[in-house]
Amino acid sequence: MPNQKPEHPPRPVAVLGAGAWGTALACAANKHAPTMLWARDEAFAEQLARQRENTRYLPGIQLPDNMLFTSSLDRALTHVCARSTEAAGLLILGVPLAGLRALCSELGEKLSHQLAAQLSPKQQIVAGIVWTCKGLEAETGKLPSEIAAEALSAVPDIPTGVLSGPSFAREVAQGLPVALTIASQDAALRRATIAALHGGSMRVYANQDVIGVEVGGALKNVMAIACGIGEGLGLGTNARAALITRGLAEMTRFGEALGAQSSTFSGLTGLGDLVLTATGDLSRNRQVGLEIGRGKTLNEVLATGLTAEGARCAQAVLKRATQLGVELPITHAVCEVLFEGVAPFEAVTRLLSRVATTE
Ligand SMILES: NC(=O)C1=CN([C@@H]2O[C@H](COP(=O)(O)OP(=O)(O)OC[C@H]3O[C@@H](n4cnc5c(N)ncnc54)[C@H](OP(=O)(O)O)[C@@H]3O)[C@@H](O)[C@H]2O)C=CC1
Ligand SMILES: O=C(CO)COP(=O)(O)O
Repeated sequence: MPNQKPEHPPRPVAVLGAGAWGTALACAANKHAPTMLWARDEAFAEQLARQRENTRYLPGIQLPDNMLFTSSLDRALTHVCARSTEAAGLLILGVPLAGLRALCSELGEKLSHQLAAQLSPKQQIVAGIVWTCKGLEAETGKLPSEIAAEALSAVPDIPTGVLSGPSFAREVAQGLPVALTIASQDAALRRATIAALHGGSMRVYANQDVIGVEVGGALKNVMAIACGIGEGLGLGTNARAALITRGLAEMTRFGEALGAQSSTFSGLTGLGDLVLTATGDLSRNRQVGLEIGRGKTLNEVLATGLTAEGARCAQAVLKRATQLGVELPITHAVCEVLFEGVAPFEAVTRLLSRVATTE
C-alpha cells in the first residue's frame, strides 16, 4: 500500500466502549483528531471526564485533557456524523463480542434515521464502522462481520471493517510501539482508519481479508488458554512451541474453510497475535489457562473476575468446525477441559496419543 498523506482536516473519531481497549484506542486517535469516548454507564462517563483516568479498566494511565466523554450514543454520533461540507467521521467499536450485535442494531437504527433526514442523499454520513472484538458469537457461531452485516441491515451501504493485531491495551496506552491491521473491503475506510490511528508509536497496515483477520483474533484466544494450561501443568517450552505452531495450523485450516486467505495467518492478526497472547503475561486468556492448568475449574477462575473470551468462543468454534468438517484437536481438547470435566493432564495425553500424521 502506498504511503498515506495525513487527511486535512482530520476526521473526528468516536470510540464506543470504554473498557481497556476502547480507552487505549481513544488515546491513540486523540493524537490525530477530536475524539469522543462513549461509556454505556452515565456515572462512569462522568467519572472519566472528571478524573481523566479509567480506574476500572486502565488504572494509572492519564487520559488527555482534551478528550471528550459521553454516555449518550446520540452525542457520539453527532460528533462523527457529517454535516454539510465536513468530512464524515469514524466509529470504532471497543465493546466485546457479546455486546456487538446489540450495539450495531442500535447504531443501524440511529444512522438510518440520520440518512433519511439528510438533505443531500449522496453525502457519506460516517466514514465507516470498525469493530475490534475477537471471537465467535456463543449462540450462533457467527463471526463479528456476519453479526454486523445482520445487525446493520438498515444501513447496508455504510462501510465496515475490523481492526486487530497483537496489542495489549496497557502497552498501547503507555505509548509503547504496536502494529495493527485494518481489514475492510472498502479502500476509503482502510485509508480513514490509517489516518485516524497511524503515526508515532502505532503502525497500521491495511488488508482486505476480513474473515482471515477475524478468525485469527478468535482462535488465538483459544490457543492462549491451551498454552496457559500447558504452562500451569509445567509442560515446558517445547510443548508451548508445539502448541503455538499446531495452533496456527488449526487456525489456518478453520479460516480457509470459511474463505480466508492462508497468507493472513502468517501476519500480525494471526501468528503475531497468537505469539503475543500465548506468551505474554498481560493476556487474560493465557492467565485463565494457567489457573486451570494449576488445578482450578473454569467456574472457579471466572469467579475471581478474570475475563476469558476464548472460553466462550472455543465451543462456538468447535461447533462451526464440525459443521464445516474441519478437525481442530487443540480446540477440542480445550473444550474437554473447560466444559466436560476432563483433567488437563488427561487432555494432553489424549492429544499426544493421536495417530502420527504429516505436518
Ligand atoms: N484488552 C486488550 O488488550 C485488547 C482487547 N481487544 C478486544 O477488545 C474487546 C474489548 O476488550 P477490553 O476493552 O479489553 O474489555 P474490557 O473488559 O476492558 O471492557 C469492556 C467494555 O465494553 C463494555 N461492555 C461490556 N459488555 C458490553 C455489552 N454487552 N454491551 C455494551 N458494552 C459492553 C464494558 O462496559 P461496562 O464497564 O459498563 O461493563 C466496558 O466498557 C474484546 O473483544 C477484546 O478481545 C483487542 C485488542 C486488545
Ligand atoms: O487481544 C489481546 C491482545 O492482542 C488481548 O488478549 P487477552 O484478551 O487474552 O488479554
